[in-house]
Amino acid sequence: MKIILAENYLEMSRKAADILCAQITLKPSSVLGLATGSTPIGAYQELVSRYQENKVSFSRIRAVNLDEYQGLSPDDQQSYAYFMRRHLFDFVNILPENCHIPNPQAQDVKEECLRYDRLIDSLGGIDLQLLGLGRNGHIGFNEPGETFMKGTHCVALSQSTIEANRRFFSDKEEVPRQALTVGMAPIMQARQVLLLVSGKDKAPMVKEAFFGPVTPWVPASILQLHKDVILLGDQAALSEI
Ligand SMILES: N[C@@H]1[C@@H](O)[C@H](O)[C@@H](COP(=O)(O)O)O[C@@H]1O
Repeated sequence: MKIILAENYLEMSRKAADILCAQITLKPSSVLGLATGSTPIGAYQELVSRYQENKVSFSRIRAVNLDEYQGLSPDDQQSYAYFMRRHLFDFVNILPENCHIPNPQAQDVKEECLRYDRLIDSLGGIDLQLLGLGRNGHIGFNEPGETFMKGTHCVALSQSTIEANRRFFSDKEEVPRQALTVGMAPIMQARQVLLLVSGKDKAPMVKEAFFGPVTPWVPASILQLHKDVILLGDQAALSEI
């Protein structure tokens, strides 16, 4: 694992954009695994600026998002589909048909999960997977549990995740209780993983996930077994390691 220390959120976001842009330059048709949450927003802003300055093009990029809340339509302002449009896709030249996200409105959820796994396979897997870190150690929406889940699945969100994500909703009751998420297989098979962490409240989990035992009770700990992981964080988030 490579650890990159950034002074603050802005520097972390710039360094993340550097890594993403280097990947796109190396392979303009890269498959990027993309994440939501507040942590990557700065990196997406940087990517938009660099696109506007003609420093990077997304014309051949394929984007595969990690997860989506169950039951929300893509036009719902709380959906991750909407988040990706608002923070990145609407402002760069990525083709809409190259932006993928699990469909939480599919009639047959099992079939949708299989479709998403087949889709990632058909794209040749993920070149660079961007990740955030949940306060309980989740990645995507792979919540703590007895086993690591391999494929895309429907997950019941834990109480701590519902609490953590309620800040994005006007009422706690509005936070969806379920989500569709990719499993660990495409993340572990990604050629490179870039995990971003910012803020003091992530510091204990960074320590547990990367320096504690590998256990499904701390889903991100599986990344200790990945051959090419970059942990990029600001000083506060990396303060306990
Ligand atoms: N499903 C997302 C995760 O992909 C994200 O990493 C996590 C952390 O979010 P934040 O970056 O806002 O702390 O939140 C959500 O639950």
